[in-house]
Formats: sequence, structure tokens, C-alpha cells
Amino acid sequence: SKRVPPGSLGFPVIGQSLGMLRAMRANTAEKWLEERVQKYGPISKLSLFGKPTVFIYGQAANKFVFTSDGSVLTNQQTQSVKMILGDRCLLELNGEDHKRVRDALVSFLKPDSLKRYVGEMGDEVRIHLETYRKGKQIIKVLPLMKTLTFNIICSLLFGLERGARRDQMVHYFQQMIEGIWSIPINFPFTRFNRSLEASKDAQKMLKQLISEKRHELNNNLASSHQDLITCLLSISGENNQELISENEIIHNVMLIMIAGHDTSSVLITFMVRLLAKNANIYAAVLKEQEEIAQSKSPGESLTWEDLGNMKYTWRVAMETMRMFPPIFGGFRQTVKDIEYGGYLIPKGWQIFWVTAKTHMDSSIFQEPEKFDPDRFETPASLPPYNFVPFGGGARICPGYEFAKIETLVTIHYLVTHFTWKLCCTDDFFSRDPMPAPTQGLPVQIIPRKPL
Ligand code: HEM
Repeated sequence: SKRVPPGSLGFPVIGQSLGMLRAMRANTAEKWLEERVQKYGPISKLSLFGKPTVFIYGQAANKFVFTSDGSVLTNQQTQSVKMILGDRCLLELNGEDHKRVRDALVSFLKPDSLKRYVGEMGDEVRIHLETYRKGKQIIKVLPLMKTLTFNIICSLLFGLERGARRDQMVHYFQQMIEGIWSIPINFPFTRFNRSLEASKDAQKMLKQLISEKRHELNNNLASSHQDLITCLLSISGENNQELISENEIIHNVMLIMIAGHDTSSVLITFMVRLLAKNANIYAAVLKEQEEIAQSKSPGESLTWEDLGNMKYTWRVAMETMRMFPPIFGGFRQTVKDIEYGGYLIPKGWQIFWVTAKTHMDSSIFQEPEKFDPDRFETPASLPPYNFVPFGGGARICPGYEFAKIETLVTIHYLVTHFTWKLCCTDDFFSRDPMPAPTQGLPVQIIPRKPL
């Protein structure tokens, strides 16, 4: 016990969970962690969500977490996530099972497949902005972006047409999200039970959708627009048997819906806020996007090549994720006793890795408090494992390209068709655990030209 990292495990079961959650809500989590570092050094023990935990951060820590294989660390999720998303989703899988299911998802989420859908994504964005904004002078950006990213995923990944069924699905997922973090966050069991019910209803609906898509495939009726579900159903192994089970399809479709919409919507919302506060950066983004808009005839869709010309806008997105990473961090669990940084971390303990602490390290990013997209001018020059908004290694976010396309397409239509002014100018946001600015970021929106 002398060699385990310094720190205290706090009160039984509760440990430091409430303190950290309070700090996340108050947007002081980085300060809370910094105080630990000052007291105990860069590696310390604590207890979070009922488990002994070791907090580590920095380049070496990120490398250790992201490159350790399943014989050292496994993924660790809270019980509520497992109950709502199901035990066959990627977050619960390890080793060969993880690789098999992940490869199947990536075969759809890789750039070569996604580049066909840029135009369709643009149509979703335009219809959504027009419908939601109609007749309003003030809109709340965060809820607008959440429903937008939901709709994009429903259309492109599930092949669900607009209409009652899609609206019902969106409703189920909104309820699932409300309770997915509830057990570790604040024990509101009614919220959790509602989410669990919504998860069961969503699974029934997905089962029905899968059977329709299987029928279309077997009878050569599938449309030319291939969605994720059809893609997963068509992957077969030896003797033509399906490689991914029905439960694996359902649980991973649910994971993608949650992991995909809650993150990108936060990124776009924070970009909207930062653009409103930084006139020079806004002007540079507008110039880049106007040049692309002017190169197109009226009504012509954006293409993959256009996205390649949005380099500055993507730098703004990267700098936004450096300062306000949608995912604060995550957990892994040790499979055996391990040595790290001269300490022993016993088998079964959690490792807590954090994005923001590395992103705001002044020895890596000079003047870390300054919003400066130009620091990403040559991203390849950035040493590995220092900028980790999408994680890294075998579990690096497989939705990276999808998120990039959604973000660039949405910002394109926003800046070329609207201007906006912030109604709340404070910089506050709480994490619950996803970051949310004050009142969902209300803005006064002024059209520049029709969509
Ligand atoms: C700005 C947007 C996004 C951010 C910042 C983000 C960030 C992350 C992070 C930090 C992880 C955990 C990596 C780890 O544990 O090592 C992750 C995992 C994951 N993300 Fe994303 N994500 C985003 C968008 C998306 C989108 C759009 C999708 C789907 C279309 C998606 C699907 C997933 C999935 C399925 C995993 C689990 C991967 C695995 O365990 O192998 N994400 N993401």
C-alpha cells in the first residue's frame, strides 16, 4: 500500500464524487483538479463513483491510456450507460469483439463512404435552420444544434425519412440522454427510469426498422442511399452469415446516436459563441466561406472538395475543442496490478484521464487562455497525445470525420446566411457532464440572405 499514488479515497462509496460533480457544474473542474495536482503531484488517488481511482494527465499519461491494450486496461463505463445503451455497444466490448464491431462501423464512417453524403447533410442543415428559425428573432443555439445533429444522424445513419416516426425516435433519444448519466451524477432515479423505458421503446423501433431494411436487402429493394443499418446488415463473413448480430446493430446504433449528437452540437454551439466574441476571427471565417459560396451557382450543394477549402474554419473548430472539449475525460479499468510513474495501481482500479488539463498546459500551448486558431496552422507539428478531444489509439472517436463534416457544413450555412448577437455575454457554462452555456446560448439572429 506504500507504493500506491498519494491522495485520499475520501468517504466510503461517495469518495470525491460529489466534489468533482459540483466543480463540473460550477465550471471549476480544471481548478479542482489543479488543486489536487498542487497537493499530491501529477499522479494521485481518489475515489469516484464508488471505485478507487487514479487521476493522471499530460502527454505521457494520455499515451499510456490510449496505447495500452486490453491485457492492461479495459474500457470502463458507469452502470447507467451500460443499462441504457446495452451490453453489446462498443463501449462495453474489448479485444477481438471490439475490433470486429468497430471495423464494421468504421467501414461506413470512413471518409471514402461519407464524402457522398456532404450534399444531403447540407440539405438537412438548410431545412432545419429554416424551419426552426422561421418567425423568430431570438433562438437558443444549443437546443437548435441538438435537434439538428439528431436529425442529421436519423437521416444519414438510420435512413429515417422526416415525419412522425423520425420525430418519435428523436423523442426517445432525448429522454434517454436525460437519464444516461443520472446514477453517478445525482441519483435522480425517476429520470433514469424514464430513460430506461425510452431505451426499450427505441430498441423496439430499431428492431422493426432493421427487419424492414433486411427485407429490402433480401429483395433488392434497398435505395441507392445506403445508411449505416443497411451497411451493417450487408457485412457478411464465411458462408454468408451476418458478421454483426442484431443486438450489436441495435446497441451500436443507439451509441452512435448519443455519442454523435451530444458532442458535435456542443462544438458548433461554442463556435457560434466564440465567433460572436472575436470579430477578426469571424471576419476570416466569413471570407473563407463566402469565397466557397460565390464559387457555386444558386442552390448548388456543397461537396467534399469544398470542405477541403475550409481549412481556417476547421482550425477555429480545433481551437474551440482545445479550450472547450465536449468530452471532459473518461475512465479505464486496470486488468491487473500495473506500474505507472513509479507507483503501483492495483487490479480493478479506475484510471481517470482528462482532456482539458493537457489542453491548457502552458508548456504545450503558449498562452493557453488565448483563443488563437493559428496555433493549428500545421497540426502535424503538434507532438502526439497533447491535443486529444477525440481520444486516441484503438478507441479514438470513429465519428471524427462525421463530426468534421457536420460542423463545417453547419458553420458554412450559418455564416453565409445569418449574423447573430449574443443575448448573454457571460462566459459561463456548466458541465452535466456535457458543457452547456447559460440558458442554452440565446442569440438574436438576423438573416443576411435567404437559405
Ligand atoms: C465534436 C464531436 C466529437 C467529439 C469531441 C468526440 C469525442 C470522443 C471521445 C473523447 C471518445 C472517447 C475515446 C476514448 O475513450 O479513448 C469518443 C468515442 C466515440 N465516439 Fe466520438 N466524438 C465526437 C463525435 C462523434 C460522432 C459524430 C460519432 C458518430 C457518428 C461518434 C461516435 C463515437 C463512438 C462510437 C465512440 C466509441 C469508440 C470506441 O469505444 O471504440 N463521436 N468520442
